[in-house]
Amino acid sequence: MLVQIPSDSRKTSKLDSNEKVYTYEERQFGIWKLFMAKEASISFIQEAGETLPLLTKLLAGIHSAMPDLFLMFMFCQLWDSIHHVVEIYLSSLLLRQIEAVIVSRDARGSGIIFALVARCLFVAVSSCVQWWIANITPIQESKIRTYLHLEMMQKNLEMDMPTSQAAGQQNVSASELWRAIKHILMFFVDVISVISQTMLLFSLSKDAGGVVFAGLSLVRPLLSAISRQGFFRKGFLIHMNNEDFGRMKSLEKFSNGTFRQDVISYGLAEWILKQYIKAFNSLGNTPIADAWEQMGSKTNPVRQVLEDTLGELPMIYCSLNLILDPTSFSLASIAILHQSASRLKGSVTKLFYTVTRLRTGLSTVRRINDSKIDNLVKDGNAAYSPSPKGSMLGKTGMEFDLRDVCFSYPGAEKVTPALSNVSLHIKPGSVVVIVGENGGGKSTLIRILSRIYDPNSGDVLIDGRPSKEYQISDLHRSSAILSQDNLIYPLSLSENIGLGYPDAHLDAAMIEKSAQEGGAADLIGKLAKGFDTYVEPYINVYHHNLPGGGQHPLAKMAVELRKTPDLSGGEKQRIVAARTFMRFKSGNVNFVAVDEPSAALDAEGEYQLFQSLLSNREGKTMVFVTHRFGHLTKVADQIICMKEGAVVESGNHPELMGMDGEYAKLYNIQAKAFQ
Ligand SMILES: Nc1ncnc2c1ncn2[C@@H]1O[C@H](COP(=O)(O)OP(=O)(O)OP(=O)(O)O)[C@@H](O)[C@H]1O
Repeated sequence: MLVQIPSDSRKTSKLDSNEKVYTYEERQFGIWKLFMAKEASISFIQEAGETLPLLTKLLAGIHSAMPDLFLMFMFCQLWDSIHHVVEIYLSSLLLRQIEAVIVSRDARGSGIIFALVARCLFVAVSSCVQWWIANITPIQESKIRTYLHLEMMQKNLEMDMPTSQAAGQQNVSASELWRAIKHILMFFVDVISVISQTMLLFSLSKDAGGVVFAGLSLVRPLLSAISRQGFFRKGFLIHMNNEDFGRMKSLEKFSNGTFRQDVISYGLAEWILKQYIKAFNSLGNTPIADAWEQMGSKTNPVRQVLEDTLGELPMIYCSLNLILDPTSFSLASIAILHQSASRLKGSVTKLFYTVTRLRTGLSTVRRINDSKIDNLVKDGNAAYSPSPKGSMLGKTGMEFDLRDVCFSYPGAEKVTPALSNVSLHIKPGSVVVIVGENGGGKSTLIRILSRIYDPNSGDVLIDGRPSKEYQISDLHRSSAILSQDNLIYPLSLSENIGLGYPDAHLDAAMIEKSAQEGGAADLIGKLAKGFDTYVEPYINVYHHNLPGGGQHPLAKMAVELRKTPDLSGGEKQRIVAARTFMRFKSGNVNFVAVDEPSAALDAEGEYQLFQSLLSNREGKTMVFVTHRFGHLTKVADQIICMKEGAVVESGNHPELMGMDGEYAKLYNIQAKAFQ
């Protein structure tokens, strides 16, 4: 079936004017639907040309970082490509000497010893080199992979929020890149291997009965490889479109721990199994094997028979020649040619298989974001200091002026903006509470104030100056954000708290004090390793086939090794809060954004957290986002009520209650709950 689709209709109008029409073909393989582009996306030559500079730069980088290792790595690749040829050559040498002895029935003066020694020596050397390669390869691989990880991490860590969310900005991962490099090199290894084996086959067949034999040996592998290649040159999309299989996969999820409580309390087990069997029966005989596997197995039977028959051509040629002229081939030549031809056949097939991998590798390398990351939030030149002299004395907190600010998230699906025409003034040193319905834009406003994002239009002024003019690092150093989005880092608790103020992350006394202020001291005290506890450590433990079920000491050890401290949501939130108090200790913070950090906290924990934050308010502007605003509204200098991305009301508590609008409605709903 051939379908015509217009190119992306969301492209700019300029592109719309000369809109290109793409065509694609649909095919079904079992549960997989394949859409194959009719037009080739990019030619191999063009792709290789575009990739070469990037690949050269990448390999040059690896070479300059670890020259010895790189040379060894390249030697290993070269060895891999030629050692088979030498092996075949020495085997043929020995075979000829053996045949000469058999024919003449005289071993004197023959080169059989020389050929035998040469072959044995090579086997011994080859074995040593293979042993060395097997030992050196894990070291080479891990060093090169780590180098690539470091390179990619550096790029990814530089990226700001909107840039990382924008389509096409994500860099290739180090693992993808390593796989791509291996596939590209593997292709060259295979090319060298095929060229050297072909040359050997032609040279051997010259003495033994003509190059026709060598040529015929290549017919089958070339034909079968070429006939399977076309598919991968085109762009394609594959997706699973079988509803029954999809339902089976969804039902399978109930058997892991995630839904255990619901499965037990709602008694779902029987229903899940019945539904699974129903979906399985409905799936019938539809194959579920891997899409690639199914595509590979669906070759044309006529073509298959033709290819297999062509594979016999060299032997047909040999036999006919022998019938016509019994001296045209000796037994040894037939054995030598047969051995080298079948080796070559394998190598050619492998080479064409690696072409597919090569193309995947090339397109991965082409995706490398080689240029310096061009962040969407642009850095300014002006230094920002909490107070004119950089000291906290006389510090008053950040002042904000927002004028007609509009903002939509990069790549957001919603057509309505997250913020529309927001204008407001936040006085330095004030306590501001932002309230409003879900999705009203409260968190987004916090992100704009703290310059995680820049607005699409409108102005944000900080201390009377456009925020874009300041150096971003200065602004971020002067801000502390405590939100539900803050995560526990996969590091020790001490580092989790200490990194609020990286310069002092080893200051145990400061970390302990921050833990107390954040309400985390008690829970840390109860952990066996205290501040050295890793909450979300990287654990990788395997065990296999141990006798005695779970009673084997190694099985018990595996259980111990997999143990992680189980902290509740509220306990994690306290650690994150402690990190914020640590940040205060840098003395640089004059803007604090608190975005619903209390949802996971109990009532007392929430009250204490707000009290601790407010007791640190001196010299800081504090903006709170909360749905439970009972205690805060009393101390708030300003309350901002948001709805659908706009500020609908602003003022203090009595003023807003007097308006009897959105804020009064929200407040009364909460008050009623306590009546
Ligand atoms: N990272 C994001 N990417 C795309 N859209 C987002 C993102 N974060 C929020 N939005 C959208 O922006 C709008 C405002 O969301 P925001 O989180 O600011 O609301 P909120 O008032 O804080 O909501 P809540 O009270 O539920 O936390 C919503 O429509 C939301 O779907």
